[in-house]
Amino acid sequence: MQDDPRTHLAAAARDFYARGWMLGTAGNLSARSDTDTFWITASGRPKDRLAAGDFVLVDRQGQVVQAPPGRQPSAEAAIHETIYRHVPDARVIFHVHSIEANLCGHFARQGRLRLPPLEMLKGLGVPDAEPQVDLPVFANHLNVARIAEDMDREFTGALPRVPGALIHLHGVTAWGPDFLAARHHLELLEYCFRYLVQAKILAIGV
Ligand SMILES: CSC[C@@H](O)[C@@H](O)C(=O)COP(=O)(O)O
Ligand SMILES: [Zn+2]
Repeated sequence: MQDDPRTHLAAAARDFYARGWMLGTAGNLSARSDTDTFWITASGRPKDRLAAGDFVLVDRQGQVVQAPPGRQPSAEAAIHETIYRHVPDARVIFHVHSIEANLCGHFARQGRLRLPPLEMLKGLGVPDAEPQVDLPVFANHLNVARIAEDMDREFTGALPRVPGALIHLHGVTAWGPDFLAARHHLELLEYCFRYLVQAKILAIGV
């Protein structure tokens, strides 16, 4: 799989699994193959041992273009397709289920999570001295298509200030123009989540 996006996606999945972000088949990763298609992890596959046969090629309408026998695209492919459609420079999307992302779901208000005004936000493209950045938080509908519809409606109005979004009590999705940028964005969002959780613990003094 030399320089095949699937190689990089499988390596990213092993990395995120090792961090505890993709346990029990949780999460899904994708990368554009060309303007009209993207590779995405097949549904239900263990993320610490992905191989070429664990990826499905889908088009912008979510139709399967190429799939190994017995493999279906991620159940959350519509979310990836929505992001690719709204964010032209997004070429890689990572969706993981970290504990911190889910704890931060409890801190969300009116569909927004206020990120801490940290220096780290510069890495998310926010140069302000005192940044006031809200991450969109989407309801975790049982029907994933509804999550994608909510995201489509939100992004039609305005894209998030930073390249990411939270699905309430589910997980976080981050994206970027390439694998390294998408990983940086995910790491920086997860850093902010860890900060928020630890700040809450300090505040309540447990
Ligand atoms: C461990 S169940 C997690 C799934 O329900 C879903 O949220 C997820 O992230 C993975 O779904 P998948 O269809 O395997 O891509
Ligand atoms: Zn998920």
